[in-house]
Amino acid sequence: MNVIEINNLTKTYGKSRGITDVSFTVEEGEIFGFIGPNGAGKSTTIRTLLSLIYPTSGSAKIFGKDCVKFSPEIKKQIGYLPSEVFYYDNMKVIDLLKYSASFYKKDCSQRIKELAEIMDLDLTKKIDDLSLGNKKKVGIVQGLLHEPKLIILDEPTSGLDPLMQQKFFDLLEEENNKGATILFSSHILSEVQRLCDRVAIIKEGKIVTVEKIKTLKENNYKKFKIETIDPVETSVFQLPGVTKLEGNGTIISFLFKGNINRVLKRISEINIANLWIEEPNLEEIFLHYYEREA
Ligand SMILES: Nc1ncnc2c1ncn2[C@@H]1O[C@H](COP(=O)(O)OP(=O)(O)OP(=O)(O)O)[C@@H](O)[C@H]1O
Repeated sequence: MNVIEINNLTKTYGKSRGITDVSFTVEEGEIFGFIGPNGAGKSTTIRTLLSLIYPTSGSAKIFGKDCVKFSPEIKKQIGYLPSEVFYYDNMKVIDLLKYSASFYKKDCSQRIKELAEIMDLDLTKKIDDLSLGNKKKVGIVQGLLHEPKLIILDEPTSGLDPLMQQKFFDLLEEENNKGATILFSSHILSEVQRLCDRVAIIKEGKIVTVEKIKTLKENNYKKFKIETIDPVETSVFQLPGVTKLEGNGTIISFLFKGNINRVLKRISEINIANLWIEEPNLEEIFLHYYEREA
């Protein structure tokens, strides 16, 4: 079942572009990454899904229901962590969280305690006295206290130190194991790569690709580095599919996309000392998509 279904969603802000013709689906139980640089349209897409802003054209469904028409009903099942959190500074953390919990028809007090303990958050403090990272933690607890079926996170880790990021990721994985679907927007590729099953890449308001992270890596180019016993002319590896060919005598490196046997055949004709074949990381793939589309 699709928990999120976005169909040709377009949002313009007056004359300026927000997003254009965005379509993708997120299946139940997935951790789905949404990546793109600043200004690409991630927040616009998310805010439209939550009916905080309305689409210029196109539509989206959450849990099979139109996200504008059924917004109040849908929102009860969603945990949302916005990219920037703003609070009434005078309130105590616990009072704010109790207030947030009052929107849901269930007792969330035990879960608030558990989450605060995991995230090392002092519930008795005034919001005013909290650091930026601790304010972010309040947002995390606020987003998860009602055990939502769908968790939508917009750049969630900014302000968190590495230890807290780790705890937060563990928490998300736990929620996912319990059945929650997660939409995770970020421009930090390593965290998307670590956490997500599939990813949509957005650039200048348009979806560039939607793919499994595993497939993205497998179907991409491979990085070759070859150490030879005797110096070899780099031109030996001037084959179709080879790019970024570099060499200095006994070390040759290049990128290759295509039938790998072609390269291996050429390698077998040479006396080699060592060989490394690596898959590109997500960052390299991402740049590759951007260069290709440019
Ligand atoms: N309220 C607004 N009024 C006018 N233009 C806007 C508004 N909000 C966003 N935009 C524009 O829409 C485009 C997409 O912005 P959006 O905030 O969705 O991107 P993003 O991918 O979330 O980036 P970031 O990571 O910087 O938040 C940008 O060109 C931005 O300038």
